[in-house]
Formats: sequence, C-alpha cells, structure tokens
Amino acid sequence: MANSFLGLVIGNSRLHWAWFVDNTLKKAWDTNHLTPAAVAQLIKDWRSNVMSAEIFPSQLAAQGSDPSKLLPLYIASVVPAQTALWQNYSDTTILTLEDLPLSGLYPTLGIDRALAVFGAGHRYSYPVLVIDAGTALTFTGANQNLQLIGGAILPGLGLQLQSLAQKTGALPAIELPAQLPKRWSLETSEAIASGVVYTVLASIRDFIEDWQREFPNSPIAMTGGDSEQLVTYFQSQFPAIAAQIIVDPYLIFWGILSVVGS
Ligand SMILES: Nc1ncnc2c1ncn2[C@@H]1O[C@H](COP(=O)(O)OP(=O)(O)O)[C@@H](O)[C@H]1O
Ligand SMILES: CC(C)(COP(=O)(O)O)[C@@H](O)C(=O)NCCC(=O)O
Ligand SMILES: [K+]
Repeated sequence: MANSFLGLVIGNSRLHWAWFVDNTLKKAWDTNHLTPAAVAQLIKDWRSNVMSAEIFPSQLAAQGSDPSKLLPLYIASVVPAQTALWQNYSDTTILTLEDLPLSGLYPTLGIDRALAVFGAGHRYSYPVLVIDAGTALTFTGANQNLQLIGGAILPGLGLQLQSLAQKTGALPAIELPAQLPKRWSLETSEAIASGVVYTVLASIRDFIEDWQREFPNSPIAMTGGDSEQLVTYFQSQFPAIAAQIIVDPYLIFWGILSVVGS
C-alpha cells in the first residue's frame, strides 16, 4: 500500500491533482496543462527533492517528498499527448480500464468516466449514475453488479459556447451566466446562454428520468468543472431534480483511492 501518493487526472481542459495520505484525500487542486519543458523541469526538480510551488500546494512544496523515495504518481488520462510527457518519471503508474473491477467496459471508454462511476458507486452506492460536466458532458451508469450499463457524450457547456463563437461570424464568446438566464431573450448574448443552458438542463433531466425508470433508488452524482453552476441552474428550473443530485468534485479521486489505496 502506498501511504502517500499523488493522483493526476488529465482532462481535456486542465489537470486535476490530488495528494493522498494514509488512505485519505488530503488536498485536491487544478492546474493548466503543462508544456513538455515544464513537465521535464518538474521531474528534474522532483528528483532533487524539490516540489515546485507553482504546481504543488504550499503544504506539499514546503514538505517536499521523502528524499529516500519519490512520491508515487498515479495518472488517469484521456489526453494521450499529455500522458506521454510523464513517461520519464520513474515512479509513474498509468491507470487503465483493466485496473477497475467493473464489468461490461468497452475498450475505448474514457478512464475518467470509468473511475468516476467506480468512485461514485464505492462512496454512495450501486446502481449509480454519474454526470460529468467537464470539457465534454458525459453520463455514465453502472448497476448493482458493478456492470457498466452505458452512457452518452455531448459537448460540455464551455465547448458549446466556444464552438458557437468560433464557427459563426456574428456570435460573441460569452461566459456562463451566474443565474439561470431568461428563456425568451431579446439580446444575442442572453439568447446563446438561454439556448445552451435550457437545452442542457432539459437533456440532463431526461437522462436522469430515464435512468430512474430502471434504477429508481440510484444515487445521481455530478462532477466536473461546470457541476456547481449547473446545479444552481437546476435549483431554479427543476428544484425537485436538483435535490436529488449529489455534487462531488472528487468522484475520480475516490475511484483512484479505491483502486490504489488499501
Ligand atoms: N478555472 C477554470 N479553468 C477552466 N475551466 C473552468 C474553470 N472553472 C470552471 N471551469 C469550467 O469547467 C469546464 C471544464 O471542466 P473540467 O472538469 O475542468 O474539464 P476536464 O476534466 O475535461 O479537463 C469548462 O467548461 C469551464 O466552463
Ligand atoms: C468523453 C471524454 C472526452 C470526456 O473527457 P473530459 O471532458 O473529462 O475531458 C473522455 O472520457 C474520453 O475521451 N472518452 C473516450 C470515449 C468514451 O468514453 O466512450
Ligand atoms: K472530467
């Protein structure tokens, strides 16, 4: 059993880090993706027992790692080009679908989805539905036999907004509004917000209702960078659904802990 280790989840927008000590999650934080040069420097520093304060929280940077051994690093990545940068770090383990005790997985399933559904089932209960509102918005469900039932993938909220701005001549890039926008808008920015937000809320509700027809008592867990914002919208639009959603930013880390910890 590794008594202290790092988890690194490489998503399509950013890196999600966690520091585990004695089978608990001590700290979690996010950074941007790193350049090849930055990763090489990080590994070099790490070997001389220096943990860059730019990447690591002060607690960990100040402590450094045990000089006698490097902190093991467990990586779960859905971005192969970023994974490749870490291959020079000797104490790296890349987590794969084979590390998970789930059945019914298909070979190209994202490891982030598999770990999140495993983490959620382990922490809450099976059957379980996970909604990950990240770069992509994904639904991933597993039954009481730890069998993958399946799921769905669509562009995440940020990606929907970006693609409209990038692929049209007249639509501006907008941020998600803090509160539910007006549905019938007389203004472009708000019309975009309305279209994206109300459509995503209706879709999520539909997926949840469909899941609950088969698995009525299943917990519904939501994670990912847009999860809190989405639940805020749900509270205004569909409060009964909002009340059933568990927001947990750490689902993937619970998955890593169940796989790696003892
Ligand atoms: N500081 C941030 N940097 C980037 N995205 C953020 C940030 N805070 C919230 N987000 C939202 O999180 C979404 C990305 O979710 P995240 O779970 O970080 O992605 P991934 O795991 O795919 O890298 C974006 O669509 C964006 O709207
Ligand atoms: C669907 C995803 C792009 C989600 O990535 P994320 O938004 O978390 O960065 C990722 O899980 C992935 O590349 N999956 C492979 C295809 C699949 O899960 O079927
Ligand atoms: K994600």
